[in-house]
Amino acid sequence: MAHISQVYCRKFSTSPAVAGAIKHVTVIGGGLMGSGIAQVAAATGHNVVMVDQTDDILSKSKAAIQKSLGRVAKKKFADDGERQSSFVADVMGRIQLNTDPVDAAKSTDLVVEAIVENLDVKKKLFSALDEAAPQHTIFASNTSSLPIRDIAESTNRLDRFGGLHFFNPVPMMKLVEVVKIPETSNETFERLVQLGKAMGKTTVDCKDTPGFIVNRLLVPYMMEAVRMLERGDASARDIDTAMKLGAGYPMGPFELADYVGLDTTKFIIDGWSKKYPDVQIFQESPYVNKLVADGKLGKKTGEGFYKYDKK
Ligand SMILES: C[C@H](O)CC(=O)SCCNC(=O)CCNC(=O)[C@H](O)C(C)(C)COP(=O)(O)OP(=O)(O)OC[C@H]1O[C@@H](n2cnc3c(N)ncnc32)[C@H](O)[C@@H]1OP(=O)(O)O
Ligand SMILES: NC(=O)c1ccc[n+]([C@@H]2O[C@H](COP(=O)([O-])OP(=O)(O)OC[C@H]3O[C@@H](n4cnc5c(N)ncnc54)[C@H](O)[C@@H]3O)[C@@H](O)[C@H]2O)c1
Repeated sequence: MAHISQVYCRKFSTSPAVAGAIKHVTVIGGGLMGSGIAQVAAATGHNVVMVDQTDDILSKSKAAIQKSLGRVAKKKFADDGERQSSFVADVMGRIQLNTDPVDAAKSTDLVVEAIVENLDVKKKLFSALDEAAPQHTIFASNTSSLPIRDIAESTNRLDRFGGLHFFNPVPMMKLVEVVKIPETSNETFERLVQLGKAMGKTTVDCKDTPGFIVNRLLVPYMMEAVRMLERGDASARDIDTAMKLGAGYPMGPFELADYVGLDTTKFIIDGWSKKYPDVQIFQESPYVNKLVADGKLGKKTGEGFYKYDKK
């Protein structure tokens, strides 16, 4: 095993002379993931601009960040309300909001895109940003399942393009997958790895393969659970209980699918089933399709496989 990882690391070996660290981060998309990425980047000392389509969405994203920071602060400064408040205020002070992605990209070291899982929408966004962003700016996508190379081809900066795949909830999950396409320069890759580490995460090197490492294993597992339910083999509740108590997972597959968002889960599986029609574990599910058609997208809409209190 040691030998394999040495070979793999050598292949991705990075130049010792890496340009300055990323200090300013622009996050496009203020949903589940974008707000988490913005929060953690700001909490680790980066100046952040968070972009979404409307002021209304951004104010909801800001409230979500504030709430999550409150939970972090409670743990960090257990009995010290004053320090909790000043921590939250300090981090919030490093996050600016903008509804214009092109304007935001004009002055930044890194753009991390976390918008809807749709190739054409992502390409359209990056193509517009490419015109406006400075030469040195690195572009990264947080896509769950789309090939980074397909997104990057909308720009003229393939050497400064990579994947930065965070996990939900970003403040709690310790991993970032850093994805290299053939054209990504060693310097870009190293700067992305350094940013992941500066954000307090463990990074793993990934090739631009479907689902990278985690989702290639996790998404088929969730879809197999849905198929088990569709066959009537067991209830969602029992499958979740079984995987938590029998396999030690923090959430069962249905809780997790609701947590990720059934729209995002469907986008992932639709893309893969179209691209790989012969791979059985990538096939879509009538049950998930129906929930999404009914607007039951999981925890974020108050209902998916389960019902949630709307807070
Ligand atoms: C599809 C994509 O491309 C890829 C993905 O992202 S796949 C999804 C990956 N994510 C997972 O697998 C998540 C699995 N679930 C978990 O790890 C855990 O259930 C969880 C960390 C989300 C929540 O933990 P859990 O014990 O169930 O709930 P809860 O008691 O509410 O929270 C535990 C701690 O996390 C903290 N926490 C949870 N969510 C938080 C958030 N959004 N912000 C800040 N803190 C948070 C809480 O404060 C709490 O801390 P404490 O116990 O010290 O007080
Ligand atoms: N949900 C997860 O668990 C998870 C985990 C890792 C990666 N991802 C990936 O991250 C990305 C975002 O997922 P999410 O769960 O945060 O979705 P989400 O639906 O919670 O948020 C997406 C946000 O992007 C905004 N948006 C859409 N188009 C935009 C545009 N052109 N310009 C600016 N903002 C725009 C939407 O208004 C929305 O607020 C997707 O590519 C998804 O596959 C999701």
